[in-house]
Amino acid sequence: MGVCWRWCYTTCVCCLSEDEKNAIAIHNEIKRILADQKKRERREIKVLLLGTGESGKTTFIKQMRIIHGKGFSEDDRRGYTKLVFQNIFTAMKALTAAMNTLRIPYANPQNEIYGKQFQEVEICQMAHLDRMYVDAIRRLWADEGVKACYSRRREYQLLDSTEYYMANLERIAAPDFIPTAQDVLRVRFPTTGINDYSFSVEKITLRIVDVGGQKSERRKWIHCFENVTSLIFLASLSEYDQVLEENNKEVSVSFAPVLFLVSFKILININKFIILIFNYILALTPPLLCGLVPPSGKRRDAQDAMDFIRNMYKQRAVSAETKECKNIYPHFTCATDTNNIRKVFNDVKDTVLIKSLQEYGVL
Ligand SMILES: Nc1nc2c(ncn2[C@@H]2O[C@H](COP(=O)(O)OP(=O)(O)OP(=O)(O)O)[C@@H](O)[C@H]2O)c(=O)[nH]1
Ligand SMILES: [Mg+2]
Repeated sequence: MGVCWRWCYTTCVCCLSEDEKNAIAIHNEIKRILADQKKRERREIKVLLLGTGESGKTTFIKQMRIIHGKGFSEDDRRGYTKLVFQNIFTAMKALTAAMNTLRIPYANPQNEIYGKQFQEVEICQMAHLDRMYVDAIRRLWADEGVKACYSRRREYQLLDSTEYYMANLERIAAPDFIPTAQDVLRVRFPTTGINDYSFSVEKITLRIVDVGGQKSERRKWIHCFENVTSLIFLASLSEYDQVLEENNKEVSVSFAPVLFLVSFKILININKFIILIFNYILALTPPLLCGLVPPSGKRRDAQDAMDFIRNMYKQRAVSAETKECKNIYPHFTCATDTNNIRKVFNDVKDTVLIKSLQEYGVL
């Protein structure tokens, strides 16, 4: 009887009222949407991006948007204009403040007045780059004292893109300035909260979740692990001897990757595929090599340093019970270089992402 009623209810619509017919139509439509969603979810990989502040997580997402997504339209790029200006003011403020704290005299004493000008600037109120400031920046950047201060930038906090902005100052100061894709990649704006970006690669939807890496933001990481198939952990190679600022307090770290190792150790206990990205590969310069590579009698080069760093992290990834190495896949990148990220991401996709889909029974 029940079966007969059910058959009649879903197929023999002629004897139903208008309301009942509508209810059935809605019911069927919801069923179809849910089935579609389920199909899509089965082909979706959720990748969580982790790493300390300024390690390059948001830059990586921007690259995914350029390489696999809709990119940045002229309107999108125009939206970054104010941030580019504010980054330049932030850099000049930090640089001129460091002139005072490090007690470096200006080669041209007149430039001290320009330095003071930047000290008084309220960054968040700067929406334009007036000619007056452009002249001041040009004079300051040419000052030998400021150059000496810039070369000591590891002793204070300075935006990584400072030199890039200075090299492009005339273009940026032009009245018809519209940021290029590279300008967008160079912008520094710390992430707060949890953001995600989805895109399709070979019929698979990748949802990459970007979180803030500053200390106050790191406590939010725990809320993001649900349904995560892979982790991308970014570590910055440029911070090996950087003085870090956390919660407005300076923390002197003689070798910052140690800091990453601590959080890394917590992460590897979570049984996921971990893609380990060592960013700022161009920071692999002689001082880093001297600090990192133990004396071995042979010439230290970037390859030595990469092997050393890779092993250091891998050693921490060995399971205490099985002595086996967890699923760690290391890569070296320059996140602002689109071609480099395209290549690295292809490797990541071909190995880890496909593997995790197989493991989860999706492929
Ligand atoms: N030169 C250089 N700059 C980089 C590289 N990767 C990132 N940057 C720059 O470093 C700055 C910080 O990068 P973000 O991507 O915002 O860092 P994040 O990890 O998202 O930082 P939080 O949001 O605070 O956690 C930006 O100005 C980037 O342009 C790199 O490999 N080389
Ligand atoms: Mg970010």
